[in-house]
Amino acid sequence: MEKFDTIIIGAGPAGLAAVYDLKAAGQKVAIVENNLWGGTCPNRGCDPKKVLLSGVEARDRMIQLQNKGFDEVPYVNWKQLESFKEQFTDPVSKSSRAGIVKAGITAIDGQPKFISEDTLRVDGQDDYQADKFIIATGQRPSYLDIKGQEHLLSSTDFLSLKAMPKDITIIGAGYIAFELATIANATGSKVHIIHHNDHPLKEFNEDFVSDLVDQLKGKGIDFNFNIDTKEIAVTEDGQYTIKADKFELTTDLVIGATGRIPNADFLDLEKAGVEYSRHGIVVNDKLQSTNSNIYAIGDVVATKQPKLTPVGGFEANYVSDLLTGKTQEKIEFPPIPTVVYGSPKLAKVGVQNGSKVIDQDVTNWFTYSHTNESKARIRTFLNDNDQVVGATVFSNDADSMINIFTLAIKQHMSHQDVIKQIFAYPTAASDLEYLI
Ligand SMILES: Cc1cc2nc3c(=O)[nH]c(=O)nc-3n(C[C@H](O)[C@H](O)[C@H](O)COP(=O)(O)OP(=O)(O)OC[C@H]3O[C@@H](n4cnc5c(N)ncnc54)[C@H](O)[C@@H]3O)c2cc1C
Ligand SMILES: NC(=O)c1ccc[n+]([C@@H]2O[C@H](COP(=O)([O-])OP(=O)(O)OC[C@H]3O[C@@H](n4cnc5c(N)ncnc54)[C@H](O)[C@@H]3O)[C@@H](O)[C@H]2O)c1
Repeated sequence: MEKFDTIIIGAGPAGLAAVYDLKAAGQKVAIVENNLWGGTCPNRGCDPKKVLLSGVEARDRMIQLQNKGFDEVPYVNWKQLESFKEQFTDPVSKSSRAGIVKAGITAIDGQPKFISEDTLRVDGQDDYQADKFIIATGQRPSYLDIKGQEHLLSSTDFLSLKAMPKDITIIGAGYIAFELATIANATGSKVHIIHHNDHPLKEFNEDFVSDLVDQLKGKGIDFNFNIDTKEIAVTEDGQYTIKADKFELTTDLVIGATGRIPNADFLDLEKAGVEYSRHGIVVNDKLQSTNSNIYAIGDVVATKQPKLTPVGGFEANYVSDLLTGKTQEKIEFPPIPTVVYGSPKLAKVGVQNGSKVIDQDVTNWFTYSHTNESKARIRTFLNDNDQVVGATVFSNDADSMINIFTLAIKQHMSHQDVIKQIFAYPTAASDLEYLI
């Protein structure tokens, strides 16, 4: 039986970051993948979504400049945009695996299961032993437990639709629902969002979410709040009727976006003494599971940090440092920015309270008015020393702006620190001195 220093399970952004780090540190490592190499983010998550969003953004810029340089504004041609997306997604798995092999890392395809605390059996036949394991198996879509559940498609299905239906419904109102709704709407589809309560995007400030909802309603997206879906039935002409108390909606396609569940099952973790809950693998502040030789990183971990690609990468670097003796400290996360990639975008970082709150409608500032954005808003939170500790940004370029705030928070910057910097003008960053 082949023996390794460390075996990583799951070749997504987190697992790949860890395996490359450990190999570079001189370890004998292997990585096991049971599906597409590269994982969720480049195959069926962040990257394809962002490629599709590029078409939406181009259209929305034209809408903003309609009769100010543009007459007609076309809908996004889904077929063309989708095939542009495939240029990015199609090569990912093969090239990701090839990179692993080229680096001298053992790449194992198949379904691994622990048969003891230090041995994995892949596809019921090949056994691999290691001193340490890192579980990085991510999450998969969860499906509502309702009658007609089998008619629900997932975000993965949406991102690969060959044709966009005329009428599409998304159940849920988290990141995925807002992002997919924005994309479908730009193709000319009628989009409905159905949500079981009236708190969409619940981690964001309510009034900013309300601004985003208003913008999307203005584009024609239909929001249905406080609707607890009970059933999805197929109609005679092949459509779907979504049923709830005193509510029915018939649509061409239904996407479920009601959260994701950790891939902690299927690994026979109990045979390795690793505990997990419905939130994921239970870890301590060194990302060590209930078996001290088995670590977990990325989306599969049951921690309060947002489940995002850069968070998985950060955890991978940390565990690699731990396993190669570069640190013994517990993990400390820097401020983590999160973005809802709509059009406009909604982003936040840091704490959402402070002794001083600066809340500004920046719609008429040159940065936003020169492209005729319909609404832009920035709220910053300062501590007792006037240092920025948090921000929420709502604008077309909120994703770039939130990274600037992330650095400013990390550097404990106050207004006095900002005015000592020179930023290119006119850019969103050059407004910073009026925001902190
Ligand atoms: C539609 C969508 C959009 C997103 N957009 C963003 C975004 O814009 N920005 C952002 O930061 N994050 C985004 N995310 C989240 C991001 O994709 C994840 O946080 C990230 O991929 C997590 O990395 P990971 O390596 O932990 O897990 P994954 O990327 O899920 O990789 C886990 C890997 O493990 C494999 N695996 C699972 N079970 C097993 C098993 N039993 N044995 C072997 N292998 C297994 C899987 O096949 C997969 O390849 C998005 C997610 C989705 C679904
Ligand atoms: N831009 C990004 O960074 C990005 C984009 C997409 C996904 N992600 C990651 O993927 C995760 C999963 O995304 P998601 O949108 O599926 O999950 P989510 O947790 O963000 O949202 C799920 C939504 O479904 C709702 N919901 C739950 N049960 C419901 C029901 N019965 N009926 C209607 N609504 C119901 C929840 O209240 C919530 O609003 C995110 O939390 C994030 O970690 C990140």
